[in-house]
Amino acid sequence: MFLAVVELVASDLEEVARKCSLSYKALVALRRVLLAQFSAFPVNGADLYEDLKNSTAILSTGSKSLDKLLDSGLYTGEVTELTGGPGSGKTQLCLSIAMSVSHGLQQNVLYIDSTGAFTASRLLQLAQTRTEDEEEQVSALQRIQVARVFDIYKMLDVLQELRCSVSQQVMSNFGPVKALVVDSVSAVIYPLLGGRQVEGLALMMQLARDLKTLARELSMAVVVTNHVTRDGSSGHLKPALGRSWSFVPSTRVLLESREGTGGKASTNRVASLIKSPRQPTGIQVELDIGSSGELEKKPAASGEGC
Ligand SMILES: Nc1ncnc2c1ncn2[C@@H]1O[C@H](COP(=O)(O)OP(=O)(O)OP(=O)(O)O)[C@@H](O)[C@H]1O
Repeated sequence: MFLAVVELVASDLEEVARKCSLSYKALVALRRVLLAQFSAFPVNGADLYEDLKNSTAILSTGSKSLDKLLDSGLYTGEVTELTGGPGSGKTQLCLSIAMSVSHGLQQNVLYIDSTGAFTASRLLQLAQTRTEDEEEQVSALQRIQVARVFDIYKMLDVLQELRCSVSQQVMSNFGPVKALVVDSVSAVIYPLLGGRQVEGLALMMQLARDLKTLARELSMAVVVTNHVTRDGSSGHLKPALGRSWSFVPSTRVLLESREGTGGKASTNRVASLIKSPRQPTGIQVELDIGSSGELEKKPAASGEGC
């Protein structure tokens, strides 16, 4: 006689005991264990909110205007996407964020570079703009671990390793990671979306799951970069990778060079909030992705809300 958990819990135990020649007492004990293991326990909203408050940290990006756009900074437990065309400053922003978390907040960063755009010399330059103390610069650089990957399989391996090392509490000399930067996700997903679409989509969703799980379970802020495509009907720039991916980041920021901010050669950029769980979309701020690394610039240039 085979019974599902639900059937066993709902059945008449005296009858089951008779039919299966089992002790009634043992069945009652078994039902108690099953109820304890499989029942849903109601949790009230206030407790949930308290848990969320205790487990969420907001990491400054190092830029007051970008922090303002993101409602104070990068939220742990969430995936934030920086999107923009070639040269829009995604990599520069990723490097500055990594340095801000490492030097400003003294937290560890895992930086996954899939485009080859990561340069240690630029990172050092960013450290030097923050402090003249060489020891501090070295410590800041040491807190940023870099993994170079050139396909999605290697990227998934690195994420898996990160998860395992945390669950086994083995981080070698490297402590817990507070921010994970992936520059870029589209670089490893695009090559898969040609011929065998189904496999490509499956891998993309696997990457999406891994990033979201890492963010939530390990309470880290995940920052990813994505390219843009032009919307067929409106002609506006929109993040690449389509609708399925659009649900992965909770926050999306579009980076653009604008006329009047000096064009691509200038280091001035406009960052627009195009998705957010907290702020109205459409807010824009100006950023300087240039030399200082502080990314500082004057606040919002244009219309808020949508
Ligand atoms: N060392 C540097 N110091 C200051 N600004 C730099 C430096 N390197 C690049 N930049 C600025 O950043 C711009 C390129 O930005 P970045 O490489 O971050 O773009 P991206 O959005 O990552 O581009 P892609 O999608 O092609 O990788 C350059 O046009 C330049 O203005």
